[in-house]
Amino acid sequence: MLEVKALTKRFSGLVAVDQASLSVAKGSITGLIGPNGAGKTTLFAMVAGFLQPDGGAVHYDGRDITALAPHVRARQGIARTFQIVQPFEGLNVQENIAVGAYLHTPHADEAMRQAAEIAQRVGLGGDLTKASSDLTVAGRKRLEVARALATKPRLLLLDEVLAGLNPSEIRDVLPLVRAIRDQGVTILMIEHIMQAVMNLCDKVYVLSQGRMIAQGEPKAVCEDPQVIEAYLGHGAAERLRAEQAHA
Ligand SMILES: Nc1ncnc2c1ncn2[C@@H]1O[C@H](COP(=O)(O)OP(=O)(O)OP(=O)(O)O)[C@@H](O)[C@H]1O
Repeated sequence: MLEVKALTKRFSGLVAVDQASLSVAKGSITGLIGPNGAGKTTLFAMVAGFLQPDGGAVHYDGRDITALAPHVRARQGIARTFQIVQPFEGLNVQENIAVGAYLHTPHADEAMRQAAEIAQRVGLGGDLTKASSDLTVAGRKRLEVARALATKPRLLLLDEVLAGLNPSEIRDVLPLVRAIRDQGVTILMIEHIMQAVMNLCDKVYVLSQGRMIAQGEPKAVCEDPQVIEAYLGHGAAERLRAEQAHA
C-alpha cells in the first residue's frame, strides 16, 4: 500500500534520512523504531507531505505521491498523529474531532455526528463536551488518534502514541490500535516501547542515523546484533552475549 523508496532529507550539513526504503502491506501494522534522532519523524513528515525529500519517492496505492501537498494526501486517505499532541485548546473534545471530519463534509451537524461516533470508538464517548485542555495525557493521546481517524484514513501514521503513558494506560491503548487495524485501516507506527512493538507489529523497520539498518518480524529484529548496537552503542551485542553466557 505504501512504498518509501530511497528517501533522503538533508538539513544543512546533516543527512537526517539517508536513502531509506520501507514497504507497508495493506491491512498490516508496521513499526518504525530507532534511537533518538534516527530520522523517524522526518521520514513520517515526508510520507505525509509536510516535508519535501531531497531524493527518493513515496508511492501510495501504486501511484507516485512525492510531489503532492499534505491536504491532497489526506484526501487520498493518509493521516498522521503528532508526537507532541496539539489539540485546539479552545474547542471541546467533540469539536476537536469534528475538525478532521470537515475534510469530507462541509456540514457542521454531520461533522459533529461523525465526531461523536469516533469519540466512542476511541473511548472518549463520555467526554464529548469536556475542554480538550482538561483531558489527561492518555485522553489527549486518544483525542489525537480520534482527530486523525475523523479524516477517514486508509493509512494511519502514528507517531509515538504511547509515549508518556503508564503501563496500565499502554495496556488499554494496545487493543485500540489493533481495533483500528481490524476496521480496515493500515497502520505505520513510530514507537519506542518495545513491548508494544512486539505485541502489535507484523513487521518492523529500524532506522539508525538516517539509514534503514534492519527489517523483519519484531522478535528477530530485536535480537539482531546490529540493532542492539545501534541502541546501546558499539560492542553492546558482544557484551550482552558475554553477560548471558555468564548468567
Ligand atoms: N527542521 C529541522 N532542521 C534541522 N534539523 C532537523 C530538523 N528536523 C530534524 N532535524 C534533525 O534531524 C535528525 C533526525 O530527527 P528526527 O526528529 O527525524 O529523529 P527521530 O528519529 O524522530 O527522533 P526522536 O525519536 O528523538 O523523535 C536529528 O538530528 C534532528 O536534530
